[in-house]
Amino acid sequence: MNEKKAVGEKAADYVKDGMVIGLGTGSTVFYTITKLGRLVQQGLSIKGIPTSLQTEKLARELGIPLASFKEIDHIDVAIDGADEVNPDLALIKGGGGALLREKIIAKAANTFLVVADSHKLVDTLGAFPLPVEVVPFGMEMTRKYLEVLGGSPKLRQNNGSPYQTDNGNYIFDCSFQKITHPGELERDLNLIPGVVDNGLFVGMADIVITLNRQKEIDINMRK
Ligand SMILES: O=C(CO)[C@H](O)[C@H](O)COP(=O)(O)O
Repeated sequence: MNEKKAVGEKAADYVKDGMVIGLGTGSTVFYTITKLGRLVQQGLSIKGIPTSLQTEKLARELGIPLASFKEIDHIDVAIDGADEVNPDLALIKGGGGALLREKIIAKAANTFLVVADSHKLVDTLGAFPLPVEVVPFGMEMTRKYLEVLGGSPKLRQNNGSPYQTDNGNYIFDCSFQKITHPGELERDLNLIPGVVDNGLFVGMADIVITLNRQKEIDINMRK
């Protein structure tokens, strides 16, 4: 069974005519976006606001009309993937490098819906190295402050050069092992001057669509 396809396509049920939809980034939400493309061809009227240049390209290829923040004042539903999800629906995101735009769009959405295959469910966040987006200037100092907070930062690479985000920044993938207080860490990281944002999304996900042990769709709502 293709878990990513199952949960990704299920998310399209939450999309109704006339909505503004935040379009996430990654291989799970790819299936949501592809299904929305098919529904648009059949007459569904939506506007998408993409979280990355990669998603923008995909949405254009599928004929999904796009909007920017200049034209809209709210997002009805943002749909996105995650790298880890804990029982409180706190997330690690940013494996695909799009965490900043993803967080801006998730925050602006009335409903933030996450699609995650069952391998993403964890008791405690942190086995997946936490992506932290930093400005290139002074990144050597920023790295030291990340270490002070207990992280082991590795500068993400792309063909031998630092990986650049869509915003022209770099990413430190920070191993923290176990993140027991994700809300505190999210805030502390963002107090470091060179940090633009980090991949902890705490108290943001309203709904997580995943699969249970029987491989049936499981809808988890934030309490
Ligand atoms: O945060 C992300 C991109 O920045 C993705 O949503 C996350 O990495 C999950 O990706 P996938 O669905 O491919 O496993």
